[in-house]
Amino acid sequence: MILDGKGLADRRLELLKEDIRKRGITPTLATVLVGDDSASAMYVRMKHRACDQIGIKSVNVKLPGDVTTSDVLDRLKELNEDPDIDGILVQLPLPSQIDTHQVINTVSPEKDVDGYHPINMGKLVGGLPGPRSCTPKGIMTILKEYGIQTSGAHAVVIGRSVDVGRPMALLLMLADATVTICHSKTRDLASITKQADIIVSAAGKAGMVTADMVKPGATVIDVGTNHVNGKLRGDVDFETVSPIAGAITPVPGGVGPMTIASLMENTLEAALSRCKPAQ
Ligand SMILES: Nc1nc2c(c(=O)[nH]1)N[C@@H](CN(C=O)c1ccc(C(=O)N[C@@H](CCC(=O)O)C(=O)O)cc1)CN2
Repeated sequence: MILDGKGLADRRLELLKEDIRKRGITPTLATVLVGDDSASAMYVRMKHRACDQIGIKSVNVKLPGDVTTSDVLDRLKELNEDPDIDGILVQLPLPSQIDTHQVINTVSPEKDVDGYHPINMGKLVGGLPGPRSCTPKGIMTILKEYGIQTSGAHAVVIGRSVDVGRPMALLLMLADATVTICHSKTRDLASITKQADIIVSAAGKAGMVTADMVKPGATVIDVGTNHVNGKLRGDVDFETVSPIAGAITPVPGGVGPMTIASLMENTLEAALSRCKPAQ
């Protein structure tokens, strides 16, 4: 079974559009793009397009590639204080001279639609409500919508990044999966992935998950967006893995569109919680 993330994302965007229309509100998202990395610029454009499609207002703050950390922090403080902004997203990765931790820590937790702020990560660890990182959230939606059982399943996450691998493992654990996290120092990766009912690959290496690493019938989720010779390739060797997997996400058209749909959901949620009167 092909897990059609694009189709699911389109349906969820339509539902969000209707929800926003009925509520009569206009949530506002600010994106911050530093430098001129072409992939980052494309992702930001895709986010603005999704906003336009469903009735979210978006503003793009574009900063030159040679700005300092303190320039970025100053701009973020202005956005934090701007009452018209509901959500703030800083497109990653940032140029190497910028302290990404300081940047993430400076976005107001209430406006953090990426769920990266330590307070929001802490809520995830504690199983408390809060914004969840968009890619892991989108993957959980795919699993739920396609009826893929997580409870009691052995899920193997390849990759331990703060934005994908770690929150992914926590979300799967909160959904009652038994989770193993593998990474670049893991020995005999294939012997571990072969035991998995669900594999989530966020390793960033084109074609590294091959058929011999997958148990027949397993669900394979490919987070990879590797650009190889001008072509987009996932972490999973789709040709050989898809005949043995029970379910698999394609690249493109799998996890990527669900990342953007989840961002739209988080932006609406941020706007709604800012509308609530203080308790
Ligand atoms: N602040 C953030 N930065 C980054 C995030 C994030 O969630 N927050 N995630 C990634 C990139 N990303 C969103 O920013 C992203 C990647 C891919 C897609 C997507 O829909 N891809 C398409 C293919 C597009 C193409 O032709 O290349 C697909 O997979 O079908 C959306 C969002 C890193 N940075």
